[in-house]
Amino acid sequence: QLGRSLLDLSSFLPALSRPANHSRIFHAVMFDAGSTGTRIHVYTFIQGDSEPLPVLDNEMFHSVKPGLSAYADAPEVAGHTVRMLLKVAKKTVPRVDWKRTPLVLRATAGLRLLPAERAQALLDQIQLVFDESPFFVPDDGVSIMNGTDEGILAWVSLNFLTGHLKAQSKKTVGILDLGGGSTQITFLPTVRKTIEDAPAADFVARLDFLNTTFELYSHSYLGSGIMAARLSTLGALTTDESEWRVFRSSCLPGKFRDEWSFGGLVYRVSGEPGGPEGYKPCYQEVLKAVKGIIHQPYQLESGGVFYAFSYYYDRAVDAGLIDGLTGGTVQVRDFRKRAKEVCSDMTKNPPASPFLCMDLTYITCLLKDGFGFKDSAALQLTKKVNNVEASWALGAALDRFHELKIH
Ligand SMILES: O=c1ccn([C@@H]2O[C@H](COP(=O)(O)OP(=O)(O)O)[C@@H](O)[C@H]2O)c(=O)[nH]1
Repeated sequence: QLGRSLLDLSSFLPALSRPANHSRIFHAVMFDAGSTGTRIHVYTFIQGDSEPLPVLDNEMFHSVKPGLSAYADAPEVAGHTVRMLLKVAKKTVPRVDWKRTPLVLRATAGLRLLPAERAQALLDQIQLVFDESPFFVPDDGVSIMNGTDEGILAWVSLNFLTGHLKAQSKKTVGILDLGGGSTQITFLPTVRKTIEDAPAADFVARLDFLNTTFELYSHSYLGSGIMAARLSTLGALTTDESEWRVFRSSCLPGKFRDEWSFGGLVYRVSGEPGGPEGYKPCYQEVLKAVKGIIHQPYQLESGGVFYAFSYYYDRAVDAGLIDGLTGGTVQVRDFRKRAKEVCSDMTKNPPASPFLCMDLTYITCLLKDGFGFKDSAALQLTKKVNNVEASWALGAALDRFHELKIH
């Protein structure tokens, strides 16, 4: 399987992009249409003759907010967003290579949460923009990715970037991805019971890659991303009263009152004036978004560490737990301690974002009561590895050339 796809690839690449040593340079353009933003990744790979995996030479990355679902009523604006981002690809990929450089867009939770016909209208618009571009658009170029693939491909990305996919490497790392609409956990269990105890559907996936089959514990929770969790905490997830109601929470500063939008809808939100405020009542509120929803793996062990990125990273930066450029290791108890501090005197000491108490409390609750991490569990908070974004997008680009089989 692997041998064949490499063969296909070499006949597909032009003589022009073959330097004297016969290593081949190729590119892949991957769009991540997330619930809170759209991002373009332009990867440049170098494929050696004797190595099964290419070397990632460079990534160009650009992102815009909000996500495409904010334009559900105006799909042409979504198309325009993608057209603007495509300029990055044109600048990065040499003109002679445009025709053979694949252009792919995968949408995640934002579009999964929209009614099917509204999501399709957005995808149709993007397909038009892709079709008029000078790049190579594969048949399945524009689609909504399923949650399992999202988790597995992020696992492939992080293990590729940290050098754990090499044949001699016995260890792998687990991943924790917290998006706006969904959250993913994926790791290679070392104890058989973790696989046996997992719920029957959608928690175990097999990945065939480089002559190995990895049996992974992996799940994507739709509606448990940080923004969707704000909605559940506020009681605004399943209501049709969102137009006029004010949604209150003890996780927000008592006197705070504002409008907040997610997925194209606007919500009026406020604290509990004169009511309870702070970590304890807030924890009880966010628990509603976790209890009975998140499955605890039998053993949270991947033989290595867990890499946590996306909103885990952003909120750890906002909370001052890590440096915004370098990231670092944080224990679950650090999130809890900071959540308590931020929530304790929001009125006297307003946090930079009114939602910081809610978000940090949710992250603490998700890690502890949700996945069952111990207080002392250490997470490797990461935005980039060797200057490359920690995201499923790289795994999805590798998938195009190596036909990883996920089943
Ligand atoms: O290449 C990327 C892709 C995403 N993100 C972060 O991941 C989160 C976005 O999640 P998204 O909106 O994609 O949510 P989803 O739709 O997956 O639930 C935000 O913190 C982004 O800053 C990032 O840092 N780099």
